[in-house]
Amino acid sequence: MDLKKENRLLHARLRELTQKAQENQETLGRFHARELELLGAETLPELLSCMTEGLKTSFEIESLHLMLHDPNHEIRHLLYKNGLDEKAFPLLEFVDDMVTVNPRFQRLRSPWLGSFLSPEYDLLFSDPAGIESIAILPMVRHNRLIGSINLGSSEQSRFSRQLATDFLARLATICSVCLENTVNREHILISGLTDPLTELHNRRYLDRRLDEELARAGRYRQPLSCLFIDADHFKQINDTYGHQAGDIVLRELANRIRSQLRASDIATRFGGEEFALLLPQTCLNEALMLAERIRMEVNSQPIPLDNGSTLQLSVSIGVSETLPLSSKSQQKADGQRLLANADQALYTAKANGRNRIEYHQTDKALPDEINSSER
Ligand SMILES: Nc1nc2c(ncn2[C@@H]2O[C@H](COP(=O)(O)OP(=O)(O)OP(=O)(O)O)[C@@H](O)[C@H]2O)c(=O)[nH]1
Repeated sequence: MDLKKENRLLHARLRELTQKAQENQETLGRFHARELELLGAETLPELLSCMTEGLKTSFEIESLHLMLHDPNHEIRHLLYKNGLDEKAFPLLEFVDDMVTVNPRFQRLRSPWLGSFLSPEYDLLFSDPAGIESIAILPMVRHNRLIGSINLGSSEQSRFSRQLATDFLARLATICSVCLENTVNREHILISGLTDPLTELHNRRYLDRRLDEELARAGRYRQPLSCLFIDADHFKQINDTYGHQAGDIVLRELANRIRSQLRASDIATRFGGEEFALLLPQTCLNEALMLAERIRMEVNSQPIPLDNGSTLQLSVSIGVSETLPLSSKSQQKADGQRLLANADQALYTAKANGRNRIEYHQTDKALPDEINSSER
């Protein structure tokens, strides 16, 4: 081969290598940005979306299926608390037992790359059609498999046994640590905003949501209503049946309240035997109807106690409504007034004989159906 031709070939090879190096650099940059996004995710939904759609985009791949080992439905519950369910993440599947999905998971602790074999690997993807090669990235924490990121490509050569896997192992480790941290963080957050006895939200949560809901109601010019619910003669229940029986009654009361609510309603234990509800997009009349349903639900069936006896409980309810202005400076005062008015109405309900509903708004008469049924 003459020198000129050899030179041309060498130049072409050099161009090819430079281009490849440039592509690799770009890929690394893309993944570096994605890793920062994973590490910066502040909520579980944010993280899951980054681990599914985000990674699928970074890999420029046809199939990605994230499997999370969730035998006690812990992660699913955290998602529900965020107002979402698994349907919000089509690329995510919660699995009660990884080994039944594929026996390989029994020992798999580092990435596995190779050809896609059907039906052996079918369950690793929601739609395995057209997949030729796969990479299975096990997610491991404390030597326990907590999930798996399954990548599927239509190219036979995309994932082969010869490829180095350290970069994929690193990515899976980052995902695992981020998932563990986010789950722990959400648990702490929820426990700080949840009442442990009734599992309703607590007063701190109400304060936080009140600001948000007032801002939303102001922006969209929608009414926001509030219910204060208080168990009648609760001290007597404690005195007669004991504090533990009192706790059972409070839990049952919370369940009966919860059973009447819409997903968007916010139920909190305000303190002691008092509960406060925030009802977005709900006018006074609708709030009164809900109050009546709750009053009836509590009073219609006696509550069974541990010792086999039952007791009849009733509640008094105060209702208020606000049509907040969008001005931010007004919002704090609107919120305080909304709560104070419901509290005042509750006081009136107690004074008027208990097991009844009163509302704040002096120029309106109670609708006929409220407090009219048998008590
Ligand atoms: N078992 C139990 N009792 C609680 C809890 N928190 C508050 N209480 C009790 O709830 C009772 C509230 O009593 P009061 O405020 O006098 O009101 P009441 O007896 O319900 O009377 P009215 O509200 O006027 O109908 C008190 O005896 C508190 O000790 C709790 O978490 N568990």
